[in-house]
Amino acid sequence: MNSALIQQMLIYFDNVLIFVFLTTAIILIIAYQFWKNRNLPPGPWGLPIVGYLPWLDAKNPYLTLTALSKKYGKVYGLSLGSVYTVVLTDPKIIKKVFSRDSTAGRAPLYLTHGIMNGYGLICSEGDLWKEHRRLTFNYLRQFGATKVGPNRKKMENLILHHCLDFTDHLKTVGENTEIDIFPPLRHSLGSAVNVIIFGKSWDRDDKLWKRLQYFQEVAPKYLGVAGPINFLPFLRFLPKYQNIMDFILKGKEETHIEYQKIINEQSLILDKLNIQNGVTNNATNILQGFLVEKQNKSADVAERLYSDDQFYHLLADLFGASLDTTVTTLRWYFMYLAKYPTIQDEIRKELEDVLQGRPPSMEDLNHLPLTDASILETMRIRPVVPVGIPHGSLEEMEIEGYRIPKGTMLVPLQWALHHDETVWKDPEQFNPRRFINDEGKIEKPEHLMPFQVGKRMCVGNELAGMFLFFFGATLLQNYSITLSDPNVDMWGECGITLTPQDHTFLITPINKNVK
Ligand code: HEM
Repeated sequence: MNSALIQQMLIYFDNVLIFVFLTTAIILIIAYQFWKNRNLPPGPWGLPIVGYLPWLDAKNPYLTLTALSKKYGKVYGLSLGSVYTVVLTDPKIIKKVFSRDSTAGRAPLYLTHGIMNGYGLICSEGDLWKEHRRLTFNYLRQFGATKVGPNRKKMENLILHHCLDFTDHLKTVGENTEIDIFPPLRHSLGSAVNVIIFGKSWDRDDKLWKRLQYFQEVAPKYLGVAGPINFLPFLRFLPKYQNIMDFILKGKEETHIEYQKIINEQSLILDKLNIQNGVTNNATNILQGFLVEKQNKSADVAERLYSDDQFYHLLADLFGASLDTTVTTLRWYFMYLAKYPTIQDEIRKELEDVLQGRPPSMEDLNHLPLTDASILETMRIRPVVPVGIPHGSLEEMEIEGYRIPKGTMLVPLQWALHHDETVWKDPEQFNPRRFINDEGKIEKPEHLMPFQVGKRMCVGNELAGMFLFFFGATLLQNYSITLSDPNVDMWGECGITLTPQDHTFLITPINKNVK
């Protein structure tokens, strides 16, 4: 054989080898994809790397996800960037799934695992989460945020004190003029939150308090804009996102420095109380509760579960989770009452008939079905977290016969539940009476899930109920409210939370003295 022929044969052989190699690789990749996707829930296809993200309405993702649920059913899956996501829109399935230990994780997002590093309460998992959930739950109960219990009256009085601060302030600035009630509402409700968490509150014009409120208002919006980083973490290196990340990380650092100063103050106060009373559990706020619990732990547990980082993140989570959600819900509440003046008058009449001018108490709520129902209706029609707060699967599992891989983001889609036409007639109509049955009692369909359900259900739901009722009732007892612009947008802006667009009210005093 001449050498040219041999060379030709070798080239041919090489090409065959390359062809066989490539074909095998492609077959293996396809087989792997089939194996990886075996028995997953139905759902739309996406592009490599970005998945379904390009088709998600960036401003109203909950609308796209709700539309998809109509096509693919109550359990469907899709890829959002690198995160495989399963969306749930049936209350029974959500209850069943969220009652498992294996779904008590958080979704593998850059926000929870990257920015927050799994610290705090909202983003933590495992032992750290269990310990701080227990701590928070117990201290909230101990301080009176509970249906029954010896300290409930104390908590009611604390909140009422700040409600009166709110209406008193409106007297000085708002009567018969147009007013944005967001800042005074946030100050008064926030002051009650501060006392419960930090053991102190600040004057309206205090620089630090203004700064904390600023971060609280802006951070969720920034985190909303930075949303794609959650699914495509490499985006954080692009200049557009770098600025946002800088803002978030610097804000976090600045807040933690301030928290440390408050911790030092409260630590001295706690020491004094302990010496005075000769006992070691005198905690009067959550921050002190952390210090007491830490003292009572062995050195290795304290090091593992009670680090400074955990302390700062826990305080930030509690502050953010309580203030943002409740103030936003109340803002929607007042907007809807102003949009539906007849309902507003009927609620006020109910309050006048039952309370006869005295301040409300939680026991009254049983006799105030329309008031109670109007708060539920607000949380239904404009849930603060319309997409829901996602969980993460900690192991491979099965949901309704489908295989759910470990590390899946599980979304309880609140918007779909709260706007399901088969359950709620005219879901975009504000109609509190849908929650009142023929006997005049409150009846909540299982589709209503503003606090979600199961192992990670909102730990502050009792406290939230108190804030909403007291601030709502006190305002209505004192003022009638009208929107300055009756055509104001009622869809809001969706960052981490769904917040109303800027708006102002004309508030008119009710000519009755609250005793
Ligand atoms: C209208 C007011 C509120 C709404 C609608 C709301 C809603 C929610 C929702 C949907 C979750 C996610 C639950 C889950 O992951 O399954 C949550 C978690 C949480 N909420 Fe609330 N919340 C409100 C008020 C509060 C208040 C007043 C506090 C104060 C302590 C609070 C503290 C928390 C915390 C710490 C978590 C994380 C729980 C965990 O991961 O174990 N929330 N909330």
